[in-house]
Amino acid sequence: MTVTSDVRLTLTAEQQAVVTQPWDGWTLVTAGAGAGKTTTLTYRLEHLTAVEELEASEILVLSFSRSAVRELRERVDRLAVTARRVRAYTFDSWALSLLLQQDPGREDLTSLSFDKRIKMATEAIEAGLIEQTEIGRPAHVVIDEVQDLVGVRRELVEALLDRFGGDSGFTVVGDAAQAIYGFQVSDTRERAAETNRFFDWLRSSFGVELVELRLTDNFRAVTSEARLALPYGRRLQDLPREQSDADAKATAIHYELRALLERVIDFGSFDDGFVRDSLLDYAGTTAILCRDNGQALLLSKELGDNGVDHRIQRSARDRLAPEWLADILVATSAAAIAEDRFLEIMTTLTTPDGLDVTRAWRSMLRVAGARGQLDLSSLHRAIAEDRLPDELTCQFAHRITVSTIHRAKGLEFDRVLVLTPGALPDGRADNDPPAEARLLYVALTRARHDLYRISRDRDWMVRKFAHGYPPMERWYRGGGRGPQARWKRYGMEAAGLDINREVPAGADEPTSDPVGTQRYLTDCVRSGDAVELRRLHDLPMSAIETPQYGLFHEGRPIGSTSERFRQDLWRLLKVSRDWKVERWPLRITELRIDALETVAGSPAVAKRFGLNDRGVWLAPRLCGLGRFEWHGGSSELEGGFDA
Ligand SMILES: Nc1ncnc2c1ncn2[C@@H]1O[C@H](COP(=O)(O)OP(=O)(O)OP(=O)(O)O)[C@@H](O)[C@H]1O
Repeated sequence: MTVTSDVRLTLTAEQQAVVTQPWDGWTLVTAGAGAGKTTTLTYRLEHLTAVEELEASEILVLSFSRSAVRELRERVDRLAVTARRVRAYTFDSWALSLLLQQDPGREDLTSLSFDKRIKMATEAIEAGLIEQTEIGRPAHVVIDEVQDLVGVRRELVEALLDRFGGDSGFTVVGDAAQAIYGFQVSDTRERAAETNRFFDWLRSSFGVELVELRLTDNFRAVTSEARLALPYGRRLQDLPREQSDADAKATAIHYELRALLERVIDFGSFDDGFVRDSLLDYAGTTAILCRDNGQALLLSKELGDNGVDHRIQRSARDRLAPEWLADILVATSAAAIAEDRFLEIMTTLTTPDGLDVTRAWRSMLRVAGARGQLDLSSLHRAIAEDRLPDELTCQFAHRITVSTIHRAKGLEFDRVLVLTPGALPDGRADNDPPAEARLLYVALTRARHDLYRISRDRDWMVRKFAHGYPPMERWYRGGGRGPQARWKRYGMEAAGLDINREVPAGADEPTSDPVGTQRYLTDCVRSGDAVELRRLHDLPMSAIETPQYGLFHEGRPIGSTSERFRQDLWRLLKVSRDWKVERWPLRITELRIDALETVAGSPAVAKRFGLNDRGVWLAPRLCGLGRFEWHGGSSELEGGFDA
C-alpha cells in the first residue's frame, strides 16, 4: 500500500483486517470513541485504490457532517496517495448533486428543505437514476458514522445498498454509543425505534456474508482524565432494546458520567486573569463544549468580554463560501486559470491559517475543472448553486472553539472544557436519557490530553424560539420565570443569512457606497470583530417585518439586514396573536462578525454598482446573542394589544 512515509501510522491487526477486506466484501466496523475508525477508513480507501485497483470515481464516500467529511479528506491527503482523488460527501450534498445530475437546469432545489431533497434522491435511486447518469454504479460504498443514520437519511442509504449491494462492496463504520442525532426524528417513540435500526437492517439484509469487525483500542486519549469515560462506550452500545429498561440504564450512566466530570478540575471563570491567560497561552487546540446553543452563545459572550479570541462552531448545515474565492474570481479576466496562476494569486492574499492551497485547488477542480484548469464561470455557478465541496465550505480549526457537543462529534482537541450538565429531568415527555448519556460520553471523549469542567448557572432568560411556518429557530433573551416572562424580549441570536446578500453590501441603505464598503470589508473587518445593528427608520418593510436595520462596524455602515432577519425579529416581537408590534429595538448590540463570505450574484448587479464583471462580492456573516436597546434606555417590550 502506498502511504506517505513521514506520517505513516502503524495499524493494529484489527485495523489492518478492516483495511484489507476485498473490494466486493460487505463490512461493518463498530468501535468506541477514538478507536481510529476514521483513520482506518483512510487506509481502507488507499487499499481499495492502490491494491484492489478501483478507480477513485468508483468509490462513493458518504458521511454525516461536513466536519467529518473534512476530517476524512484531510487524513486522506496526509496519509494516502492513490486515494486522494476519491470524493467524500455529506448525505445532504450528495443528494443535491444527484438531483442536479438528473436535471441540471433545476433552480428550485436549493430552496427545498434538506429532508425533501434526501427523499427525492432516494426515489431517484430507486428509479435507477444512478445507472443512467455519468455518476454510474459505485463499485464500493464507504459510510462513516452510520450510528446517526435515522429517518430519511437511513432510508437513502438503505435504498443505495439495496440497489447496489449485490454487485458492489461496502464498508460502513459506526459507534452506537455516539448516536446523538436521533432528535431529527421528532416523535420520541419513533426515535427510540430508530436506535440501532440501521445496524439491524444491515445484519438482516446481508446475513452471514456481512463481515463484522470491531476496533477495541483507543488512540486519542493519552492521559487518565481523557480516558475517564471510555469504559462507558460498551455499556452505551449495549443498551437494552426495551425503552423503559434503556431509559433506566442510560439514566444511571448519565449520573455516573456526571459524577466523573465532577472529579476533574474546574477550569474557573474566564474573567479571572489567571484562567484567561491559561486559555490564551495554551499552544494546543481547546474546545469548550456545552449542551445547547444558548449556552454556547453565552460562553462566547463571556470569552469576547474578556478579550479571548475564539470562534463558535457553526452548524454542519451552515455553508459558507470563503472570502478568498472572491479574490480568485476578480483577480483575472481570463475564462480559466492554471494551477501556477492560482498559486501565484494565493500568495498575494491573506488566507486563513491552515488553508492548504494545493488541496483547495484540487477541491475546486472537482466542481469547476476543465482540462486541468479552473473554469471561473463554473466556479461562480458552483458558489451560486451552493455546490462547493464540503471541505471548502466548513470552518477552519481555531485555537479556541466554543461548540455544542453535537457539532463537535467526530472532532478531537488537545484540551476540552465541558460545561457541567444538569441532572436529567424526571418524568418529562421529551426526556431522552439514552441520547443525553451518549451526548455526555461524546463530550468526555473528545480530548487528547486535558479534560476540565466549567460550571455556570443556567440562564433561564435565554431560550429557544422554535415555532411556526416557515420554521423559525433562534435563541433569544426572554423573561425569567415569573408570570410576565412570556411577554419579555431582550435580545435575539444572529443567524447565518441575516445580512442582505441580494446586492453588494453598501449598495442599499445606509451607505450607497458599494465600492468603498467592499474595500472596507476586505481591509478592516475581521472575524470576531464587534458589530451592531441600528434601526434606520420607523417604516416596517411589510406587515410581517420590522423596519430595516443597518450593520455598523466601528461606527461605519457595512451592510443591511435581510428580509429573513426582519421577519424573524418581527415574529419574535409578536409575543401573541393579538399583540400588535408597533416599536422595534433602536439598536441590537453584542453581535460579532463570524466571517466574510463570497457571494456569487448577478454580473449585471456587480457591474451596475461599479464592482466587477464577474458578479461577485463579499457579505458579512454575524454571530452572537444580540441585546436589544430600546430608546430611553428602557428594556421593556414596546407595542400593544389590538383593540
Ligand atoms: N494505528 C494508530 N496509531 C496511532 N494513532 C492512531 C492510530 N489509529 C488512529 N490513530 C489516531 O487516533 C486518533 C483517533 O482516531 P480517529 O479520529 O480515527 O478515531 P474515531 O474512532 O474515528 O474517533 P471518534 O469516533 O471518537 O470521533 C487520531 O488522532 C488518529 O490519528
